[in-house]
Amino acid sequence: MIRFDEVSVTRGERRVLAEVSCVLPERRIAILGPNGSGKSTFVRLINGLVVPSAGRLDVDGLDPAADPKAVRRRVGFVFQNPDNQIVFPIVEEDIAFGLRNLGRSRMEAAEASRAALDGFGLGHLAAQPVATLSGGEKQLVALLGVLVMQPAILVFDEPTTLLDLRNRNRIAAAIGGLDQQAIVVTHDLDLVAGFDRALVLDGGRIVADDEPGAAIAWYRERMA
Ligand SMILES: Nc1ncnc2c1ncn2[C@@H]1O[C@H](COP(=O)(O)OP(=O)(O)OP(=O)(O)O)[C@@H](O)[C@H]1O
Repeated sequence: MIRFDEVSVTRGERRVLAEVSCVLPERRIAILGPNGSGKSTFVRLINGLVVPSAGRLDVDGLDPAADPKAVRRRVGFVFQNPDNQIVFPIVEEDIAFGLRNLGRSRMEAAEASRAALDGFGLGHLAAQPVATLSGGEKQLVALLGVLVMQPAILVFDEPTTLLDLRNRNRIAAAIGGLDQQAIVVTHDLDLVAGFDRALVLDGGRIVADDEPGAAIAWYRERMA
């Protein structure tokens, strides 16, 4: 379970997040809000990429600020920009990399990597150099690299921004079918319609917290 306890993040004079408190037990949670409202900062706190200036977080009993390594084994983070995530030059090697790090044999990691690609109908990309992928293909490869590791919690920062409709629908189905908890930052309001809960951030504060239908209606009206 994820708990924020009066968490603030300050950058220079600016309060990027202001005394945010919440408990997040639901399986599918959307983080919505206008550009610059603090959504990425909020989710980066969950795996220790951002450290609170004040307040405290608890992620399954761990403090991400104190123990980021342990937290990152539990929390898989899919970045907005896949270039931040892909490290190996060939697609299947990149997807296998995380599993090798977890101690899987080369063969196991290669098999799981192939299976993940095949599962998304992307087997034909296995041997392709990452540098030659389209933006959307890269986003999918980055996503698969995290999914194969089966972390306990998954955080997605705008997972569908580069994707065409077919791949966006694949990602939506993949998120919907996950056994794990998923926290999803997005501007794609349709993506989160079936979620359990949606938080709306504005100016570094949670300004709405409801089931997605109500939160989205509130957000649409507020942003009109
Ligand atoms: N290191 C920093 N120094 C100064 N300002 C920062 C820093 N990091 C973030 N900010 C500011 O904090 C605010 C929140 O940023 P954040 O990336 O969390 O927003 P966001 O809601 O994810 O936005 P978007 O929808 O545009 O991705 C932004 O106005 C950003 O400029």
